[in-house]
Amino acid sequence: PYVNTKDILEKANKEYYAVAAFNINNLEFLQAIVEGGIEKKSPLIIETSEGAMKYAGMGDPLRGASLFVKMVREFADSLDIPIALHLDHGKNFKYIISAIKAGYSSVMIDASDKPLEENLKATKDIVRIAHAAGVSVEAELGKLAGIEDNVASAESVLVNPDEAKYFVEETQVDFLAPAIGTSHGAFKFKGEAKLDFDRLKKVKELTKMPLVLHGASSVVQEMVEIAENYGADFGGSKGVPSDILKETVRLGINKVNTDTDLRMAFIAGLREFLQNNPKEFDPRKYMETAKSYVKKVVSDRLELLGSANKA
Ligand SMILES: O=C(COP(=O)(O)O)N(O)CCCCO
Ligand code: NA
Ligand SMILES: [Zn+2]
Repeated sequence: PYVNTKDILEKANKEYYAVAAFNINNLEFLQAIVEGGIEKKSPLIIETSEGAMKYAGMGDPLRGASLFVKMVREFADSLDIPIALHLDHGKNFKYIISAIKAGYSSVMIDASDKPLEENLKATKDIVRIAHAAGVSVEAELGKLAGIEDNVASAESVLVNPDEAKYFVEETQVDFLAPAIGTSHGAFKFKGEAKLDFDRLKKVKELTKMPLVLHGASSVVQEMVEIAENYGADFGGSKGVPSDILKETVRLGINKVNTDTDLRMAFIAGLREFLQNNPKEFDPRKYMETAKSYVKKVVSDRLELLGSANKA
C-alpha cells in the first residue's frame, strides 16, 4: 500500500531499525528498487529531488511531481509492502507546495544553509501547510560538506544537539536530519571515514524522534570495479563503510538517504552490457543488467539496515 512516511518511520524508531530512502529520476530505478523491496519484504521510501521533478516533468515540476505520484502509487497499490514518496531537499517553496498538491507522502524543507531562526521560520511555515494536508515533514540541522544539490557548502557544520531539541519542539517536524559528518556524492572522505556518533547519540536522547542520515551511500567497491573495468573513472571514491552505517542505526538513525550507490550500480551494469553486446539496441535488454545491479544494491542495503521482513 501507499503510506505516509511518518508511519514507516515511527515503527522503525520504536524497533530501532532503519528504512532506506532511494532516489529516482525515471521508471527503471523505481522498478529495480521495488523489486528489491518485494524480495526483502521491506518497507520502501522512494524520494525525488526538485531536479528530478523538473526532469520528469520536462521543465514543469508539478507535472513531474504528479507523474512520480502516479508511478509510485501504481506500484504501491498493487503490493503488500508499504511504500511512501518523499520530496528530498525541498528548497523552493513552489516545488514543495507542488509535491504536497501532487500527493507526496512527505516533504523535506531544507533550509539548513540558513541561520537557525530563518530555518525555524521556513520549517514552521511548511509544517503548518503540510500537516493540514496530512503530509509529514523532514528538516535538516547543520550542513553536509560537499555539494548539496545546488548549494556548495565547503565545510560541514555539525548539528548542535541542544539546538536540535529546541528546533523540533518549536517546529513540530516529524523527522530530523542531523549533520554528523557525511556529504553527498561519491567522494565523502579524503582520509578515514569518521562520523560524530556522540552528537548523534545526544540528538536521539534529546529528541527521541525518527532521525535521517543524508549522504549515506557506501560507494560499493564491487560496482566501482565493474564500472572501471568498462571505462569509468571513479578514482578516489569513498562512501560510508557498512559497519559505520550499522552503528548509526544502532544509535537511532531511521531513514537512510541513498542515491549515489544506485547510480554507481546502474552505470556499472549499463557499461558492462553495452561493451559486451555491440549488436543490442532494445532498451528492455540493454538496461537489464543495470537494473539487476541496482536491485542487488537495494536488497543488500535493506538487509543491512534491518528493514527486511518488516513490511
Ligand atoms: O543524502 C542523499 C544521498 O546521498 P548519497 O547517496 O550521495 O550518499 N540524498 O539526499 C540524495 C540526493 C543527494 C545527491 O546524491
Ligand atoms: Na530527505
Ligand atoms: Zn541529502
